[in-house]
Amino acid sequence: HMQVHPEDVSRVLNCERAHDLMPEIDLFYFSPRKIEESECVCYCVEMFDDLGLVQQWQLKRDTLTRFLLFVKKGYRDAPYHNWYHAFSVFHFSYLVIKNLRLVERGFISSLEALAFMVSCLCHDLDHRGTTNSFQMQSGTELASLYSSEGSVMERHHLAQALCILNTDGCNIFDGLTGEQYGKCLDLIRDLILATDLAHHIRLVQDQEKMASEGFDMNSTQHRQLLLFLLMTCADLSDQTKDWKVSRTTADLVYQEFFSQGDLEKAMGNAPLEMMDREKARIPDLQIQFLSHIVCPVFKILAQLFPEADCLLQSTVKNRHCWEQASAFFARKWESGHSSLDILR
Ligand SMILES: Cc1nc2ccc(C(=O)NCC(C)C)cc2n2c(-c3cc(OC(C)(C)C)ccc3Cl)nnc12
Ligand SMILES: [Mg+2]
Ligand SMILES: [Zn+2]
Repeated sequence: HMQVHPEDVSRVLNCERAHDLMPEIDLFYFSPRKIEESECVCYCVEMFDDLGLVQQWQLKRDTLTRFLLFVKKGYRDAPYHNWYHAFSVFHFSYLVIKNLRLVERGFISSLEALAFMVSCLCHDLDHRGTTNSFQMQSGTELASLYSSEGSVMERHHLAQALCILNTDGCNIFDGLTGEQYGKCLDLIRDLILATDLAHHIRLVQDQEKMASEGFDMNSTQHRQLLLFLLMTCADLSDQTKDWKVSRTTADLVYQEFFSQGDLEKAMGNAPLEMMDREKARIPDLQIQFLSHIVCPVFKILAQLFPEADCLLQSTVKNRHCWEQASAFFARKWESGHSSLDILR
């Protein structure tokens, strides 16, 4: 099974650089993909500490470091669904908690903030770069384990997270009371299962209704819908950065989709058009994805938190860039060029 060596732990415990460089990483437009892979875990510890969660929940630094190293090792080398995706989703949870002052203003509790950040880190653990429907259609072992409940991959990510928490010296929650521990694990379960696209699509209308009615601090339903919205925003946060990040991320996502499409063709199944490298028109697909999924989600966030309007504006700007790329691409396509190289 996965191994984490003591010298890995001590190297993280002694890294001062992350602490000194903290000031610039709390800006919404900062892309965590710029951080050196060897320094990511140090930054994770610093982010928990910067939000007062190490103090509040008596998180032991060596336990937290060992947990983080196991989580990092728990991600595969998929083009998109790898450690850097998890780290960037986690960094966004830090950004919204800090910049929207979610705990001080009473939108979420400190325990919910802790569960939200840990869920972001663990939400895609051991992802294979293929979708839930691929698991079902090709009858993978994960499908045989979880297909009766649905959200096959998300149930696996949750199982992997719980497995790491139960590994010797990795239970970061051993300073919580029994009741807090139970509440925290229930939150992590709900939040990781909420990252299933199908789950999000079922909830988004209620989230839009909540934003237009106005957030009710005393409504359990509003508080839960907000946490699910924050998870989806975090999962999509690459689209709130500059065009280079947004386009590079799309490239990585389509590398996964096209590999899955190749597999499906080899198995005699016809892939979705967006997974077929012969048919997919990436700019048009991205305009649809941003229009139907990404911009609506950040519009809701901006309605609830006007300070988050800059995030919505970035997603709208990136969609505009795809519209320009699409027009340029179509002209090139007419004249016979079919590869994406023209966008580089
Ligand atoms: C750049 C980018 N393009 C994408 C293009 C298409 C799709 C896709 O699944 N289309 C299926 C139709 C039915 C909508 C996802 C894309 N995508 C995601 C993503 C988001 C996910 O789910 C949440 C976070 C809940 C929305 C789950 C998985 C993934 Cl890969 N992340 N970045 C991207
Ligand atoms: Mg996922
Ligand atoms: Zn994800």
